Amino acid sequence: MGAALILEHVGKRYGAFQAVKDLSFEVQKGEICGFLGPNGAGKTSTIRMILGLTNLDEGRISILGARDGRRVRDRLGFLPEERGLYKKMTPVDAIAYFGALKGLSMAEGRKRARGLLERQGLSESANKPLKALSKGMAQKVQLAAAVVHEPEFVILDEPFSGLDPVNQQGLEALIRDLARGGATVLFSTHVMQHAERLCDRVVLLAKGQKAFEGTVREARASVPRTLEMEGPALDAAALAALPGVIEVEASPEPEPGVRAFRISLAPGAATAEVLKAAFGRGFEISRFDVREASLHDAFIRLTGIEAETGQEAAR
Ligand SMILES: Nc1ncnc2c1ncn2[C@@H]1O[C@H](COP(=O)(O)OP(=O)(O)OP(=O)(O)O)[C@@H](O)[C@H]1O
Repeated sequence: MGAALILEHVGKRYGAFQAVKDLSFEVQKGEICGFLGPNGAGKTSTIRMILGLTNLDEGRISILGARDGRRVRDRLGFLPEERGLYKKMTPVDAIAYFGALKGLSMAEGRKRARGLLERQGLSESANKPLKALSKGMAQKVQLAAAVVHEPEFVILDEPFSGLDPVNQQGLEALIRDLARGGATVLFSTHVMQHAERLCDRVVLLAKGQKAFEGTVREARASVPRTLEMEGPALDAAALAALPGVIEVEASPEPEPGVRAFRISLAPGAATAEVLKAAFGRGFEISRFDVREASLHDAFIRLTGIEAETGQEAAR
């Protein structure tokens, strides 16, 4: 397929402050890539460099074969973190207007706008002034405006912020639609659940530097899986001696006389083998539960920073 975006050793400084440092990663054509990182990690700065809205101080960028987004602007769609559309316009006209800036006729833009609004459940609001729409609705309109010209590459800066869970799901569906239609998508977020559900690959940024690049599965595999085990006479030392166990931590007793432990397994250790060894050694186990690591766990391990899980994303 080939790379739609390549960053090589990119750096950005604001005065003496290095906001992005030696950042290299690639996004392949047709993939959905999550650009993850806590607040202040440097995501927006990087996106602005990709688009050509700000200069880079070091390194090189290639987007759709060009040095920055300004040179291929008609093939790009962009949803900025700061939103805002002209409040007196209707969604249909606002979307068509953005289409016209990218070379569509207003008639074609309006036709596409109606289709996009219908898919987002906004048909009834299509001809009301934007000021009558809720924040979530307006955000969907702005996204439609960013993609009305059917761009090859869509860059979305924190597209889920400010949306309630239902609208977040609608937006996830729209992003999947874009990718199914052949577009490459890069979106930034500090909420792991969206990335976990949507992304082929993720790039994780912390303090301006890349902490991880790979598939969601690879990110999860970088965190030890845990096994929770309960039994009346379980003993931490005996559990720690099982093959594949790297750490044992006592949990609060779930009920009087029952001991509970959280057991971290070495990467690649087979849960079934650990359990077989435990039963083989005669351990009395009343309950066990395998917990696969989530992207959120991987994020914390790789950055040392607590991420949002998604529950609190609807603020
Ligand atoms: N124009 C600027 N002048 C000075 N410092 C800046 C400027 N823009 C960003 N920064 C700083 O650079 C760092 C990275 O900011 P950036 O907005 O790129 O991060 P981010 O990952 O997008 O965070 P957020 O999710 O909070 O938007 C932050 O410490 C920020 O304060």
